[in-house]
Amino acid sequence: MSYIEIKNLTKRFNDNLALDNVSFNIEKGQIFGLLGPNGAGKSTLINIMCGLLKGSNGDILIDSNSVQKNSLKTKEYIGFVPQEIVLHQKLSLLDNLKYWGEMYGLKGKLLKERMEEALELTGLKERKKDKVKTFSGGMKRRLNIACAIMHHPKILIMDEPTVGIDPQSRNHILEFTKKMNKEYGTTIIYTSHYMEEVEQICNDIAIIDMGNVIANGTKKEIKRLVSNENNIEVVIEDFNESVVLILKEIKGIKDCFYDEKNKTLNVVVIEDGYSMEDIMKELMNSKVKIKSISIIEPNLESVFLSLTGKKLRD
Ligand SMILES: Nc1ncnc2c1ncn2[C@@H]1O[C@H](COP(=O)(O)OP(=O)(O)OP(=O)(O)O)[C@@H](O)[C@H]1O
Repeated sequence: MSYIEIKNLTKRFNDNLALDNVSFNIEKGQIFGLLGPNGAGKSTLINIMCGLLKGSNGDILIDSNSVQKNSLKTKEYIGFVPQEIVLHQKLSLLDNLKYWGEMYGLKGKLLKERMEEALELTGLKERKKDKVKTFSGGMKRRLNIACAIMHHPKILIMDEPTVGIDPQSRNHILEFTKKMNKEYGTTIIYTSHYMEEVEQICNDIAIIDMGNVIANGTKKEIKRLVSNENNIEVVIEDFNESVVLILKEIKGIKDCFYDEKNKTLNVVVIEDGYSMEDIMKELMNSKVKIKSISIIEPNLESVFLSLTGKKLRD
């Protein structure tokens, strides 16, 4: 049994089918990426998971507890970072942490400890006494997240936490997310439009589009839906045509061509079907001088375009 089970979940807003019989699982200790374009149904799914919205049909089980039947129980598991900022603009950073800590029932020494820890996580110690209204959007978002983890939730749900913020705050949030997962074992659900973020921090992924799950699995499995090929780029000196002919004959190599402009040999290989050792051996024999080698996997961006592109055009 998985930690979080989304079972045949459907949500209708009058005629609009926001979620259409959605099912997938999330395992404990994951950083799970929920990807999808605008209006895909991500926030609707998350709002149901948080008990803020009722599903029309189906259910979500959190540690075997039904969100639809017992949302008071399932809410105990969750820390939620919404897209909107939930801070008190006229209060200082520290007073906001205190406010949220007390909301979660923390007091005394534990409250102080958690405030200290959350302050550390924001990376904004030098601004701790300043009013939030004087903060940049990125700083507010960092504090927004720190407030949501004051009670050390077992599950942290982050709804597009990096939209429209500066690269420094964005990196801070990504690092912080990884730290929460690693140090406290927090299961994290992370929604984003930014494929590269999801690629960087998530293990398992679900891609939703128009209320349907169009792909679900590990990054590797999802990439394989589109292609099982990788590209090896070898920057070389002293190119000779015979190296292309020889490499093309090696098992697991689908194609090979030389890019004169970039002095790069492009080798298209079948993932898991080729031997790097064989390629290296032939390159050495051919007496080309290797300057660098990189293995380029298809990225989630291209996978996503391929999957949703077809879907959207149909
Ligand atoms: N309260 C509501 N009333 C009516 N329709 C709604 C409501 N909330 C969401 N919807 C519709 O449900 C669909 C899914 O919306 P949702 O906000 O879940 O998408 P999303 O994937 O979170 O998008 P975004 O990335 O833009 O936040 C959309 O068509 C949206 O217009």
